[in-house]
Amino acid sequence: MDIFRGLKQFFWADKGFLAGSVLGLAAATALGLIYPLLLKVLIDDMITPKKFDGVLGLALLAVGIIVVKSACQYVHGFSGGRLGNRLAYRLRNTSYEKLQSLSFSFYDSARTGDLMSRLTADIEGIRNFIGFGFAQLLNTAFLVVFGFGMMFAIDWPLALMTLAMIPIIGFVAIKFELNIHPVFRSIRAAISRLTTSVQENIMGVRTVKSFSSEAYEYKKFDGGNAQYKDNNLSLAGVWAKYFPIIEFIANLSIALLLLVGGWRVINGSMTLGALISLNGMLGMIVAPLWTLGFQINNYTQSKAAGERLLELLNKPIAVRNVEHPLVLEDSAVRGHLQYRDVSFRYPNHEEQPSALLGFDLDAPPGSVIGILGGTGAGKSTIVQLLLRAYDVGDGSITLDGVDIRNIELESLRRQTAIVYQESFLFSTTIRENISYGRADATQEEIEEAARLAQAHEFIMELPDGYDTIVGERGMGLSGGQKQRIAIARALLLKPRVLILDDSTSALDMETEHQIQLALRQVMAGKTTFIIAHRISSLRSANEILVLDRGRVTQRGRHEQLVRAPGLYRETYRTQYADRPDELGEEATAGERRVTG
Ligand SMILES: Nc1ncnc2c1ncn2[C@@H]1O[C@H](COP(=O)(O)OP(=O)(O)OP(=O)(O)O)[C@@H](O)[C@H]1O
Repeated sequence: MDIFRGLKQFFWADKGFLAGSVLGLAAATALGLIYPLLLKVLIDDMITPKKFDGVLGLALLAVGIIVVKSACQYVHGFSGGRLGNRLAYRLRNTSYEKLQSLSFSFYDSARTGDLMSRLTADIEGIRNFIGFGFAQLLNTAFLVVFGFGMMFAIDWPLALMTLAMIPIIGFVAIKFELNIHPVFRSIRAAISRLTTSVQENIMGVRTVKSFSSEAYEYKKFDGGNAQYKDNNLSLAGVWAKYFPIIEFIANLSIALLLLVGGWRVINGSMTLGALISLNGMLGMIVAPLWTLGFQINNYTQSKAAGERLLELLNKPIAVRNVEHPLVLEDSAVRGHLQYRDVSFRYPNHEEQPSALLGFDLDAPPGSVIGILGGTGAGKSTIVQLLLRAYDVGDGSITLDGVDIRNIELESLRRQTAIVYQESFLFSTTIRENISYGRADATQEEIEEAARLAQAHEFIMELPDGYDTIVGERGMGLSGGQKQRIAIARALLLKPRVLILDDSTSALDMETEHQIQLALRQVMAGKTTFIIAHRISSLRSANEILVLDRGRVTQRGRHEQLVRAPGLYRETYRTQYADRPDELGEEATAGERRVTG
């Protein structure tokens, strides 16, 4: 019940509809219980004594009851639908909002499929139970209590005898549920495996085809498909076994009623009307008992779904604003960044060595900082900390002298634009992809950004120009083209700090050079971080940092680093091996100076 108490804030505003759903169904059921009583009156007070004058009145009363009962059923359906859907609407919005506010560390370990199913299937389960299932469960209890109350009032010995069968039906119904529940669970797991396999196959179609793995993929799918079929066969088996049993017990109670009741009517200790009305009432009570297992299942499923949803909604947000954060004035930000003795270890990966250790950096406004290092050296970590994707472990990072932990997150991130190695394009027009984050941008501004990113020309060659829709993952565009759109998107923000995280590696040297020239123009007076593996991307930086396993091993300008032994010079030599003139001129001159 704690779970439903936790969810109360989402449905309590509609408590009127909750009452309507519960009371509407209860009233409809109570009215339904009157029918057998009417039959009793008809048989005992009219047919048997042959007094026909009351029959029309009785029929009209039955019509009246039908009208009121239908109205009650409408109230139940209408209220349950409203209650469930409004609750689901609120839950979906709140969960989505929560997903937007959760930090990067949450997404490091989150699984897409799991989150999707929380926002869809779990909410659906809660909607069904709170909207209808809850009223139905209460209604079953209500029916058993009131139905048997009325049966006792008509003929208590017979009522007592049939009542004895109810626990048996309930027991079998619950046993049925216990058997069918794991089968349902394995069916859901099999569906999720099947959809994952289809999803991965479509996402990775290029890899599948280039490795000629169609047959392997087919076999994998066929395995999952066969399992799904087998699970469904088991389900059919459980249904086939239990339904006749429940039907048998239910009919046995009716047969018992007919046998004993028939005997008592014949010997005159009970009226025919009483027997017929008892039979009608028993039928009405037994029907929902068959579904008791389902109703309990519905309850446990929605409880589990509520638990999963509340777990998500109550997840702590790792990076958040301090109580009175500093909101940056766009025009006042200069872009002076300083890292002081920063160390960092990824949360939930305490067993791993630090991703960054004792890192210092002073990046004055307008400077270009280049970062080079092997894979996993900690390059991306430096810029992730700047965006407050994670908060630093030790040390501090300041922007214009203010610790970034004291700056409002949104306004900090507004000053910063980042282009990742893998650019993500939304499935919409190129225009909207570029203006993402600046919905108010004019066409001129969008084109200007695209020109700077060397993207305007190729966009104009596309059939619909800026209105071209790019597919789910920017299909139809080359890696370099996607990257240039992502760079245009970042430039349109006119950030104080620009971060290119290995983002020019998909571009050819010439385009990269053109972009670098353009960047120098737009980023004049602003701070730029360039993470790259190509010396050509780094050589004009004001300071280049060489990183190895979280530590800075070298730092300086290109001319200095190329002369000192180390990773930078090795990289330089490898990349300029086919230009011995340049290599000889810079590196050996440096070596002479260093050694001599
Ligand atoms: N989200 C994460 N959770 C846990 N560990 C991480 C995470 N991101 C990076 N790491 C670890 O931190 C270390 C530094 O990673 P980082 O991404 O900063 O390296 P990098 O120099 O940018 O590498 P690459 O050039 O391959 O992108 C690596 O050991 C990496 O495994």
